[in-house]
Amino acid sequence: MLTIGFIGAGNMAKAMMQGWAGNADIHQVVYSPNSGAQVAAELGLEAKQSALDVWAESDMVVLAMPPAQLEAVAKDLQLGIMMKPSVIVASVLGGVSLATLHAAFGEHVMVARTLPNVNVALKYGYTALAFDANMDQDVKGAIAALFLELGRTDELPEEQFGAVSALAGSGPAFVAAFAEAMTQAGIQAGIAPDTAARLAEQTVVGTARHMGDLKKDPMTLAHEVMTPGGSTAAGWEALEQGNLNGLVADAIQATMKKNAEFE
Ligand SMILES: NC(=O)C1=CN([C@@H]2O[C@H](COP(=O)(O)OP(=O)(O)OC[C@H]3O[C@@H](n4cnc5c(N)ncnc54)[C@H](OP(=O)(O)O)[C@@H]3O)[C@@H](O)[C@H]2O)C=CC1
Ligand SMILES: O=C(O)[C@@H]1CCC=N1
Repeated sequence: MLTIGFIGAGNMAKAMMQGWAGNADIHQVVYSPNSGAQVAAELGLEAKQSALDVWAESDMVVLAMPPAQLEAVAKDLQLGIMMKPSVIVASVLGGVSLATLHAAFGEHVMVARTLPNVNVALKYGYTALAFDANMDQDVKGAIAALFLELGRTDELPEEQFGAVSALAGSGPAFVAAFAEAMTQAGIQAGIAPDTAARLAEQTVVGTARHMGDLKKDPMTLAHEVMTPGGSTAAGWEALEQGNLNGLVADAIQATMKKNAEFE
């Protein structure tokens, strides 16, 4: 039995807990100052009274609090690090590098930097992974296997984490924004709000599955939909004139800039 302990019980932590729930070989425990007990009760996990209690019981501790809480949490864990240095730290803290994690936890603690997205809740997530240069291959493999259970993973250089965070970490919010824009446009065109929302959602879900399951890149699929001289082409032209690509690039840049503030 492997015990995974969470420090923080917010949206990201809950998505990971849901993703690993049901794996009979994983026991999950959680500490969060306000919502820990409630989240544990909701998801059937064990609530702990402190971050130190989580450390004492865990094989791997997931740091899932706001990045600004890193120092405070590391201070709370000092005794645990001394008493049980074998615990692996898997940080999901956006923008926080391996070097910063080691500065907080010490050089001897085994640390992985992970960047999951909320879709791990349904095992359809994406997680970027970066490991200590000297981390044992077996430990790396074990961590990668845990995240692979939650969707796709890649080991990537840390320099790329800012861009990856914007695309894949923040990405579900941006794709949701497109669905919301379609819903609003549908309402403006006279469709009832809940029908418009359902059409937008089914179209986003179906399109994602179409590209993924049938292995089509976005432009191949787009051209299949765009009958030459037809209506989709007219809408596509409006997207180009409104510079959709430029707008998305601006959103990614703004996201990366904010992320870099934590480095
Ligand atoms: N949301 C996402 O899609 C992604 C988030 N991340 C990263 O995950 C982390 C959490 O983000 P997210 O879940 O969105 O944020 P939330 O605001 O939803 O959750 C933050 C959680 O941290 C807890 N917390 C705050 N201070 C402490 C502390 N000192 N000790 C222990 N727990 C604490 C909060 O406690 P309480 O509820 O008890 O008040 C809350 O449960 C961030 O570092 C973020 O960068 C990374 C990738 C994607
Ligand atoms: O918005 C954030 O800061 C976090 C990091 C990636 C997704 N959510």
